[in-house]
Amino acid sequence: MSVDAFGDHTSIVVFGASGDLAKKKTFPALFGLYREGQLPANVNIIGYARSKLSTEEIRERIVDNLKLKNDKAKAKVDGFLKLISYVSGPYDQPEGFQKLNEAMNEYESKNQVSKPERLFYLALPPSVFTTVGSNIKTYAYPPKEGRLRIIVEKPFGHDLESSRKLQEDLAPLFTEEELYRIDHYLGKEMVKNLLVLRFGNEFLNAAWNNKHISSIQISFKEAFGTEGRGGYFDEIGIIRDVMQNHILQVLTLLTMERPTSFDPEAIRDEKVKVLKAFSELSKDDVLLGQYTKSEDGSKPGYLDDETVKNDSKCVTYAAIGVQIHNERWDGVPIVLRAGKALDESKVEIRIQFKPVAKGMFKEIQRNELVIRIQPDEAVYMKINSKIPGISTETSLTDLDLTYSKRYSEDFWIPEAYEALIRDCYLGNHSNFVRDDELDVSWALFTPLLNYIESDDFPKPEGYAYGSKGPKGLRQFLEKHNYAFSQEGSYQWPLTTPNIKGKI
Ligand SMILES: NC(=O)C1=CN([C@@H]2O[C@H](COP(=O)(O)OP(=O)(O)OC[C@H]3O[C@@H](n4cnc5c(N)ncnc54)[C@H](OP(=O)(O)O)[C@@H]3O)[C@@H](O)[C@H]2O)C=CC1
Ligand SMILES: O=C1O[C@H](COP(=O)(O)O)[C@@H](O)[C@H](O)[C@H]1O
Repeated sequence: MSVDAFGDHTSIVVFGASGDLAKKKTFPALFGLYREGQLPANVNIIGYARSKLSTEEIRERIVDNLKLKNDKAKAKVDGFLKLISYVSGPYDQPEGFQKLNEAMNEYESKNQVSKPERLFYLALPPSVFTTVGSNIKTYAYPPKEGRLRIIVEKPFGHDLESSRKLQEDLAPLFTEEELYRIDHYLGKEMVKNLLVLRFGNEFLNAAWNNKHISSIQISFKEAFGTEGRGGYFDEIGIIRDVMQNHILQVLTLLTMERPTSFDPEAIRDEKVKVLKAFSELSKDDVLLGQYTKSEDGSKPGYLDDETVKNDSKCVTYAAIGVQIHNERWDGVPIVLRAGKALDESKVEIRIQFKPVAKGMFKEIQRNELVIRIQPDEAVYMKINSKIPGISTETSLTDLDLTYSKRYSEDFWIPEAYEALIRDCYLGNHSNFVRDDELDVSWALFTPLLNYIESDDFPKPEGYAYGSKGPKGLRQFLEKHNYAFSQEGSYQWPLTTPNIKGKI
């Protein structure tokens, strides 16, 4: 794999250090890496924001958000905090960047660093990405013999046009090699496992096509609504929030051809190729919804959020039909679905296989491979097996790899942000979004988004907070070839002799 790790004396600068993402994800991820010995012990971490905070104050904020679950974690806190300092300054003026540069220079000369390596994390609203990028380039870029990497948070644009504009603005500042566009789903353990599951198992590899697979679903469910973030969400909607990025990334990894190696460019080349084979998303192949009060009235509807417009048509639930027109996938219906305020929080992939020939069987159900991304990572395959004992009939059961049952707690499974910051530090681009990938993904979603945001778009169907989603969901899935298992024919987790009323 063509990776090129930063060395022992790297400076990591977190822009937007006073903000929500930095507090909840970036600093805790840096701590997790430090705790596990994955950051060099003497790395230099600097928080940067406009807020006037002392180093002590930023350290206090950080420590309040660290999960100190065990003695190992508690023992590491002080050492971690000592690595952190803070620089306060504006985003659009040189002075703060000059101060920042001096702080890095001082660290580098104290440690006799001959090739300064600097990693910048932009935990900032996109409106200031370019300004900050430009000031980094002018005032805090490492000297000629050094190197820079810069992590940019989503959203990378609002549609195709704005995404291209952002690309155009950043391109003169940083090379594609230097830019790391983060999509944190690519750092999730099970998402990283997809290539191994697919290409490392011949039985799956052989059946991974339209001859054997009858439908694919990727579903993202959250059991909570916008809860005060409505002001932000109202401009975005569920499609931009999680589909154009997280869910599409998962689908791409699931459907791309075999890369020649784990080399980041080999993987990203294949992702782009399959994305180009997607057909235009049709406005007639969608199910869109907006949540209303829960049935018992205890949970608010989307429009009850004071930060959203009274007549907002913002989509909080979407199921979208996707088709891929290549030799492997032509004719396989794919459904991407995502929603807020549903009955549970879960993200999973369901691959349903075609029915086997009946002949010798009176009743036989379909195989289904389920890959649960979260919570509690699992891969299980629904298979038909003889009901144990004197019965000669079949029932649907599972081959089950649930991580919590199979792997001891001693495994450190990094959080997504931990995995991705580590990748960036190591110079591994595989799990970051490339410019052409971004462009194709926006080209795919922009026409549908334009329709949804036009005056012609009817109000999305209501669904109650805490429900499974809009009423038409079952029918929508059936229309896309998904066969629900016969009622009572499948029991989880323990199958009892009365399955299907038989013994
Ligand atoms: N929060 C989350 O869970 C997630 C966030 N993201 C993305 O990460 C980035 C940061 O998100 P988040 O931390 O929530 O954002 P915040 O709104 O908390 O902003 C981060 C910091 O940026 C500064 N800031 C805020 N608004 C502006 C502004 N209009 N102009 C200049 N500076 C501003 C503030 O620092 P100060 O005033 O001190 O300079 C603030 O503390 C965004 O791109 C977001 O989309 C992505 C996934 C999840
Ligand atoms: O990017 C986002 O993702 C989160 C879901 O991330 P997860 O790791 O908790 O599954 C989502 O809640 C948020 O709205 C969105 O902006």
